[in-house]
Amino acid sequence: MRSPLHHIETVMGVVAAGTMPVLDGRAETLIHRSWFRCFNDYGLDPRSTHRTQIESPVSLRERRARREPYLQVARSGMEQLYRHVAELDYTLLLADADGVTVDAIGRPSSDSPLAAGLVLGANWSELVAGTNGIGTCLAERRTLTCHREDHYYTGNLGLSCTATPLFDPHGELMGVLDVSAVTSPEARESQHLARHLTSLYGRMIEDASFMQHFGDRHILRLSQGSALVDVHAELMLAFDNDGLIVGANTGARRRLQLVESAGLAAGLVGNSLTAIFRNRLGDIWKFARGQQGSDLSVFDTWNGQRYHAAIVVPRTLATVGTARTPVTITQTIVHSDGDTLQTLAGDDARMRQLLDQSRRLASKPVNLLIQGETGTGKEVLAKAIHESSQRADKPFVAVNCAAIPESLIESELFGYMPGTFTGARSRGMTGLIARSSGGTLFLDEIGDMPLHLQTRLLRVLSEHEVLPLGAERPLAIDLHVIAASHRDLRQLVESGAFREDLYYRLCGATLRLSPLRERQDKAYLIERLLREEAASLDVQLQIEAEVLDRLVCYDWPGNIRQLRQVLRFMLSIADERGVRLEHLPEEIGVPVTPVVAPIGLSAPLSAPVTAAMKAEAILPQEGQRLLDALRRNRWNISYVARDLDLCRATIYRRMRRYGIVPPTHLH
Ligand SMILES: Nc1ncnc2c1ncn2[C@@H]1O[C@H](COP(=O)(O)OP(=O)(O)OP(=O)(O)O)[C@@H](O)[C@H]1O
Repeated sequence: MRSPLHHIETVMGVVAAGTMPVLDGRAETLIHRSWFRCFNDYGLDPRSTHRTQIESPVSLRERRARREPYLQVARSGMEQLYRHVAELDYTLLLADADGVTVDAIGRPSSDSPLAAGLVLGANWSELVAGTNGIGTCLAERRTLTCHREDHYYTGNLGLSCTATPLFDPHGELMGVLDVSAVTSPEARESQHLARHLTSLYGRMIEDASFMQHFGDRHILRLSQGSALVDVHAELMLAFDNDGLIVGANTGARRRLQLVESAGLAAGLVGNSLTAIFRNRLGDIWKFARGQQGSDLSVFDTWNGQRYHAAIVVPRTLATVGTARTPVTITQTIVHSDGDTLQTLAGDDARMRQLLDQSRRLASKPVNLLIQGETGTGKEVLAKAIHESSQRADKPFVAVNCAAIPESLIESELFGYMPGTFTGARSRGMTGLIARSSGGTLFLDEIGDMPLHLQTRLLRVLSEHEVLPLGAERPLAIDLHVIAASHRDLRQLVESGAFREDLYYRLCGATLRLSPLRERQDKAYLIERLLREEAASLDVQLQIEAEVLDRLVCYDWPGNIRQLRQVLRFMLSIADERGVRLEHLPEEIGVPVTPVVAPIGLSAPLSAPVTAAMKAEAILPQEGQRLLDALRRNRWNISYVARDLDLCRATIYRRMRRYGIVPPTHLH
């Protein structure tokens, strides 16, 4: 293999002869590849002097503000790493995805001119600085050492830089952790330890940021060595109440590949844990609730690789009880303090009447239909009714009919016998209808159920038995249905999109939830949600009276879901002086004044948020557009991404931002 030095000589020779031909041939190492890029694509002349480009303080401040939570996590990791390398005269740099350094620790003791670039705000992208640790690591997306003569510009030849890429909790490249020295031994091997430590701390920073980001989710931690799984999990998967994967750390993305099968989303996110592991979801939940001993092994579906597992429960749950306390998932969503139904409304005559009616109907053998705009709390009400009923100790099974792909809805609802399908689903499955037996089946967005399944559902409702796919004999079931839709089911019946006989079966009584703008108890709801959100974010903040007035006067097109998001947002960005008008998102009526923090390594790391971020963070029309697209595409994230011309990670990020949750199937 040719050495990079050889490559430099080749290029320099050609350049010295006064020609600039296109370098050809296959790049043999990543350093060669970088040289090709710098020479051919960017037209950089390695003989010219590289002058360090430093960002202006304003632009650097904005860069840092955009990455504030991540900077805090990275800073702790860097401080720990620095303790290992301080005596070796290394400087630690943290660069963002553009290659600009946004944090730095240590300064070379020598006053070599090389030290000029190892500072805050320096631009180390390949385009600006040629082949170097940070820029080349960003381009290659892997850990590397750019040792002395590997550097493109002669002015940087003495540097030795080891860099590792940092991916955000959605798998997008967010920056680079770099360890640089201005003096180092000739031999590249001298950087082995630096490389190992940089990579180790890079993963620790990513994982800490992952845990922080998905703190309100269950996180499955996996390791091939059981003793280490609690302290060092190589793989982490965040999952929601339906067992759907919502996040995967770098280790999991690298190690877990998916079995190709119809109905599985590409990549880990969006798939069920049961698509990845042979274990039953119920066993994983039992383990999470401490009902299944202290050890769990999971086995991947393709070659049976065994992993030791630990589960971290969501922060909100952890405050209710420990992982070993049996807490049902339902309890995480409906905040019950006695009578759950009672807490859903304050002093609003229509809502109080609706809740009284709900309480009276709760244990009666009538199916209920809940109508209301999106985000008005249809699912919350359905759960509260279930909890107030005599069926409370039996399962509450929620199915979002708009969310399950049409090809899967039949098998999900009715179940199937072993051998009906090949592959991961060969073991058979009890359908959601049968699982709800004795409890409540909540059919959300019932208006989106395909007609042929409406017919099957009607049969189940009239005969009280269900026939799984491939089964010869039906199973008897004790079925109670609460259905919901934001669309007017009567109109769907009139247009022929919904079966009239099913409509009458379902609506033993119709409960109509008021939109938030029409409710007289907004102040009560705001106060209740504020308390819940403050507890879940672990903050105690005062809120200005004028802010409350604005919240009460706003008309909330996204209803209670939007209210919750706005409150969470304001509590997240407010400082210790409390929530003030400037923390309100733009559409609630106040022009946003950018809140910026002073820059510098010792600058306070709390809450600097730019106007652009605020405007982007809360935008109900955008949220509504997204929700419409999700429904239109039956919650297939890949289709939605194509529909809206966005990447899948952005869809997931926006779903989280607007509190849009994928379908609930079963807990
Ligand atoms: N009465 C309430 N008290 C507190 N939070 C509520 C209440 N009603 C709804 N929420 C919150 O609003 C959000 C949306 O609730 P939910 O999913 O029940 O609405 P939905 O009407 O079923 O929405 P969609 O039509 O989009 O499915 C959730 O975050 C929920 O916690």
